[in-house]
Amino acid sequence: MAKSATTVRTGARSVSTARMRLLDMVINGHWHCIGLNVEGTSWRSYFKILLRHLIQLSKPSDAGTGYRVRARVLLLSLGLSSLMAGMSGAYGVYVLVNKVKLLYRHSREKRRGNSLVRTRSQTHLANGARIMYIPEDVFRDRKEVEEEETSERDHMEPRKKIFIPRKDDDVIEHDQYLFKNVELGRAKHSQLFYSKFLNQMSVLSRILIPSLIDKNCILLVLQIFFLIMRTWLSLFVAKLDGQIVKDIIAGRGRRFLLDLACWFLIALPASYTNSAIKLLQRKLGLNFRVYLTRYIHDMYLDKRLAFYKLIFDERASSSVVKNIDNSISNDVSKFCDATCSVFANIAKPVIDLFFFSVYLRDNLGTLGVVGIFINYFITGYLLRKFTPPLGKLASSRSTADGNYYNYHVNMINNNEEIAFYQGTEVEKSKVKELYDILMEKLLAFDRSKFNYNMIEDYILKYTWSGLGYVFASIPIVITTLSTGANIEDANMKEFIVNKRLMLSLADAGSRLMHSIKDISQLTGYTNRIFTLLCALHRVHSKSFSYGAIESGVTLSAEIPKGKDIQADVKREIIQGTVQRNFNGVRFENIDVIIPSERASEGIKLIRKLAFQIPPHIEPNSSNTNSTQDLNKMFDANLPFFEGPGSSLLILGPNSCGKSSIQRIIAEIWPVYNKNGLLSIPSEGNIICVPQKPYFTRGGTLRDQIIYPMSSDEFFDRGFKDRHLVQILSEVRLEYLLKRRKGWSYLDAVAEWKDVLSGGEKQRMNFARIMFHKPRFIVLDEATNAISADMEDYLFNLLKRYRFNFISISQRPSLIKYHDLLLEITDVQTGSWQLQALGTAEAITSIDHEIDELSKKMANVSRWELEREELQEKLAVI
Ligand SMILES: Nc1ncnc2c1ncn2[C@@H]1O[C@H](COP(=O)(O)OP(=O)(O)OP(=O)(O)O)[C@@H](O)[C@H]1O
Repeated sequence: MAKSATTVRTGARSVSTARMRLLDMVINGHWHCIGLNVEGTSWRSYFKILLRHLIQLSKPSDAGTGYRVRARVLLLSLGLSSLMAGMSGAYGVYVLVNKVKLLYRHSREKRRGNSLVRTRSQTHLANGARIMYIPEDVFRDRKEVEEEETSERDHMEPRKKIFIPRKDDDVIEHDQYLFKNVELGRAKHSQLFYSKFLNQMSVLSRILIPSLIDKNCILLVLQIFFLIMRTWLSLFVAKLDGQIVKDIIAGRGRRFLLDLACWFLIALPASYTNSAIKLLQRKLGLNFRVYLTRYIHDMYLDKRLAFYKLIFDERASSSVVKNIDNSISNDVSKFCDATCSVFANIAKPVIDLFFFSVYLRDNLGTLGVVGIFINYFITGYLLRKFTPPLGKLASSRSTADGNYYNYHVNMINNNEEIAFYQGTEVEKSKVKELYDILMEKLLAFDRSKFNYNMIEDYILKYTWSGLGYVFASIPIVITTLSTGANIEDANMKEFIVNKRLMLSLADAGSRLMHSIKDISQLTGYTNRIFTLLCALHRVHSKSFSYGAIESGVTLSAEIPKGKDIQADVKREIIQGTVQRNFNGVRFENIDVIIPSERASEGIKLIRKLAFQIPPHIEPNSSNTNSTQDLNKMFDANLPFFEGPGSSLLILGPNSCGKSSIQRIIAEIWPVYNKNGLLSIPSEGNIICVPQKPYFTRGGTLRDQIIYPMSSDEFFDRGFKDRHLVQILSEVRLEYLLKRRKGWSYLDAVAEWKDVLSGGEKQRMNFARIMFHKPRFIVLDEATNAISADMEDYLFNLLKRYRFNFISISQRPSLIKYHDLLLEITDVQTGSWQLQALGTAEAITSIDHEIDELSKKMANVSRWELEREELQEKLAVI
């Protein structure tokens, strides 16, 4: 018992002794490191006293250099550490609040019993902006997501909210002229120093950094701040380095330990700064990409249909426009990354050069610094001379990459057709050829860099460090020679500091030289993005001329000084008139012309076309509001629309221009001739069904039926799946739902283009019509894959619901479903004939056709005889 009590006492004594020692060490450490006596100071006042003392010490006049450096290092580390701690704390609180909010919402929904909630992908705001919701768990693979897709899981899944600002049409209209000016090189004559790259970059920078208070501008300023900080820290590190070596040489153990502690402390903000620079560069690159891609999407995907019209642009054959998918995805990302890295690669060394040379000037003298810069200029000149045309090479590599990728996409899209034709060999040789070209370009790129890399390495790595030693030793040699004394430890410190700074300076210089190569590469990407944006601006413009070239003046041509090109080029090319919101479809004197560079002088398919449906339009009934009346919608006994409904059949041989009439109605082809007048209904009142059925990729069956409506809108507007089921049974496609899980088949995702048969695809088009119920429909060969009885049923369906429809076909058998017939009679002259069916003329025309067929039938017995003779001859052989 007594023994154990003694042990406890001894233990307590040894703990208190250890505490005393530790306290002593802390107090001594403060005294030796920064000359502060903290004996008897309470914890509460400790930080105040320490801070005041450090600030006092870091002022230039109040302390010795050793104390000053340490005080500054400590202050900086303290500042940055508290900044980091504050930021991490704030982030922690933010995450916690979000988690609590999510849990609260979830439990509230559970209490209400809403276990199945349909999640929306986006919300449209009244001002045109959108909010998108993206699952944050995007990194899980698809299968995993599908497995976990229970309603509860869906509900709990964190979603990121992304705000997409409203498209600003004014900015796009304004930018159009900026792009045009730079493309035509108009600044050439007004600028003293003209650089195509800088001009292109200055226009593009308006998209990347739209204003001074934009977040990208703030990120850029932050990046510059951290870059300066990094350089400043490097200076500290260089000085500490020298100090430590001096301590070692002089054998001062305690000072050495103190300086080493400072070294570890400074490492904290230094590593934070380096990571922050990298993060900011990456973030800035991604933000640039977001801005640029949104800008492109705003023009590429809007009501002016630039994505279609691009095929008519004067630069349609350029690799940038031809592989626009590759340009929008790959080139944009490469351009943004290259821009950010070039900026960092230039800004970093420039800041380093500035700071280090100011410091070195004190140590090496002006002559030394001038020597270093002369060395830089000579190196820069040499490297520039040996730089291969990397911009051009990068651009051609990108083209080859796009071609190879696109060919694969094309093969995937047409795999069934290729399989039927057994076209594997041809496809393989084509893919191989494109792959070889790509490899050749990649090799050419690397080969061209070989010589350059060799010269660069020799100069930057070896010559520069050699010269560094020479310059770093100059002050020591001069001092030793002038004083005759050699103070080893002081010289060593000076040499180490100078050497470190010289090496950092050399590193900065070499990075600056490396960036010559990066700039050259960036020019290639900038040129590609600029070409893409110019093409988009041209096509998106209201006055897009469909690639027309006016009397020998091309856009790329050199413009003579002082000449007003606007006056030269600007003569109205598309002179026809379009009247919208018309209660019908009407062509008046329209020449159907294939858009080309010859504009109205191009190939005329049909001349002075004129027709109208319905044949009689009330003069004051132009304002049509046909959109859906939900009460009538699914009552099979009620027609959708008032009035009888009218129909027109456009008949004619292949390639006479029937589909082109539809293109003019859809306004994707222009009306060139001045007296041509096109009158069409408002947007929601007409649907054009193309010859080739279209199905969205990766969509549900519901998405296919309601196209071009989105499923978000479908549910927002209160439509129900039972409406779709009713529509499917109207077009005799209800059996699809019986294949799997009944109605939930509407949620099934598949490649519908491959899953549905030809006839099913065409019936799906009719389902779309029944869903959208437009007042007017244009059908291009919409029933040529459907059996005769089903065709009869579908046309009668259209008639029962009193749609007005225009059908384009080559089969006279459709005449019976139409009231009017427009026949393209002569392909050569583009002449046509319009007649009301059921009239004497129409009957005569049908009689003519019957006569023709009867004449052919008369020959049948003769052809049969000939066939028998041939078979007999074959049997003998
Ligand atoms: N984008 C285009 N560029 C050049 N020529 C085109 C373009 N689109 C169509 N054409 C040409 O216009 C002509 C008429 O084409 P259109 O598609 O109108 O014919 P169609 O009468 O509908 O023929 P079919 O009955 O075979 O469908 C064709 O000779 C076609 O090659």
